[in-house]
Amino acid sequence: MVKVLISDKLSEQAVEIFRGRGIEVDFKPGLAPDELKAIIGRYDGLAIRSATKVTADLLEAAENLKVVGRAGIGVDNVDIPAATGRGVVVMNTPFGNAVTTAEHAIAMMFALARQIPQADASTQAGKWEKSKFMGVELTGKVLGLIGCGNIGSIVADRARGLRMRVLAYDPFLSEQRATELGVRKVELDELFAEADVITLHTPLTDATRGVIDAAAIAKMKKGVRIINCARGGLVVEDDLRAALDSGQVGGAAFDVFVTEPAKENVLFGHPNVVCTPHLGASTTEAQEKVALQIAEQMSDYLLTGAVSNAVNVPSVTAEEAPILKPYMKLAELLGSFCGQMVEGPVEAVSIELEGHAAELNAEPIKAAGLAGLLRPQVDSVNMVNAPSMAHQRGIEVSVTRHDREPDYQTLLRMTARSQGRTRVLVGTLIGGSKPRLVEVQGIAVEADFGQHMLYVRNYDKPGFIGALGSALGNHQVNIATFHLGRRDVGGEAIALVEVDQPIEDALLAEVQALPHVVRVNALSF
Ligand SMILES: NC(=O)C1=CN([C@@H]2O[C@H](COP(=O)(O)OP(=O)(O)OC[C@H]3O[C@@H](n4cnc5c(N)ncnc54)[C@H](O)[C@@H]3O)[C@@H](O)[C@H]2O)C=CC1
Ligand SMILES: O=C(O)CCC(=O)C(=O)O
Repeated sequence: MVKVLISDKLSEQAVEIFRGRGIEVDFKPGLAPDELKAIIGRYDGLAIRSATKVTADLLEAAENLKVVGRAGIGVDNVDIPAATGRGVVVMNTPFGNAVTTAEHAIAMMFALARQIPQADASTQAGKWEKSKFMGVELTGKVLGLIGCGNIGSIVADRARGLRMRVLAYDPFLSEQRATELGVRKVELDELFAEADVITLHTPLTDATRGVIDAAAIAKMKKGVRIINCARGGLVVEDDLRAALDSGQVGGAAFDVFVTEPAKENVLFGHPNVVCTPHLGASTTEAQEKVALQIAEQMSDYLLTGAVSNAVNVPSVTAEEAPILKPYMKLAELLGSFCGQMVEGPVEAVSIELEGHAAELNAEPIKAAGLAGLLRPQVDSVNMVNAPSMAHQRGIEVSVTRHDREPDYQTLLRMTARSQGRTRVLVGTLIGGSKPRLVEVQGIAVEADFGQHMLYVRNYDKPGFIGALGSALGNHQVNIATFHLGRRDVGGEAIALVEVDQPIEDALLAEVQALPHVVRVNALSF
């Protein structure tokens, strides 16, 4: 039975979804890293929020793991290259908590503008310090967004509702989208120079790390307010503290910190700082949405192969999954055949799609074909890690769709080049689902993919088939199916023989020594 572990505080509804889909689920939030490592090997899926760190070390122990599901947006607590390398799909829920997080940023802006937390503490302490908490009005002020994706766009919309003017710095924001959102797309320096309030909504990447540091702060208006509800590390905390102390920055509201959980931080204790413990996504509505969504996505993947919102593999919708599955199987079998035929490293692979296949999402078919191709050489390759493994090995990969009418309703052709030689295999699906080989090296031959097969290249001469049958008989190997094809009478020919047991080297040597045999391979699928 498929098993999933939930290792962070997800809404309990996720448990119900998994159980309802027939998946066994353990709900164990708050495990220490060692405890998690000790049990992770039992699970096919791991559902997390931000507390669990999915490190390369944890993944090493995750022998059965197929998918990590992040109930949320940021996947920076998952070592994506390590997961991809081990063939583990990583998926998130890119929209479920966006509104809630945008609302938190707006709440933080009001908290800063009107010093609500400080005024609350003072009032409840019986001080009634009415003149101490003079605020600023937000209407007419300039809000500078760094990052204008899902969350940034919602913040822009709400801020415009408050009659603020909104500037956005986002290299990937188009002018057209900026116009639709009613924001002005600007360069970073212009944003720094004009904004009264700056709010960050980017992922933490090499390009965004430390985007607000002492040099950036020096370019800002005196008294600027800075909000970070995205990721710790976007702002250099020491530089911000110095600027708060000098008055260059008038206030800062932070939900995220370089080190989390943040039990202590250089910003703590400053009178103009408001902090929350990474609460951006913490509303009942958002947590229900992300928990339901991640449980559905993980279940779909584990049970049907449908992939949505994966950050390291192409998506396959629930509608596509049943249609693509037999094609992925065919591509994998063709790849595996090619991979067993080549004698050295593969330099290039081309996958051609004809007929019905040409209308499909080619990425999963390509990934499955590469997995089959590399499997004879690499343990633990699957369609998640195959494209990156092919890339690492310098294999050129191309996919071509043809709109010509094939002889079959649907065809996949795989051509692999290795050491100057090319291997070409063509397959189809019989009845829309059963993989069948229809051509090898340009020679028509129809054969199913048996578990154990002998592939023989020979010349079409009398007596060859009898000699081959005798060799198999001598080794007590029973023939299940026998398929022949030839280019022309007396010319190049192939035999594909499905047998009932693995083929031993002695039999291969005997077949190789038969007259008219060019080469022989033992294949297993
Ligand atoms: N505090 C919390 O609880 C939560 C925090 N987050 C954080 O918010 C971040 C943003 O989330 P979404 O808006 O959904 O992501 P998104 O991917 O929709 O938007 C991110 C935007 O940042 C832009 N960007 C990328 N590199 C940039 C750069 N160098 N400079 C400026 N802009 C750049 C992108 O073009 C994109 O438009 C997430 O990465 C996550 O870390 C998300 C949810 C909850
Ligand atoms: O799950 C959480 O509380 C954090 C959410 C978050 O940071 C994200 O979705 O990126």
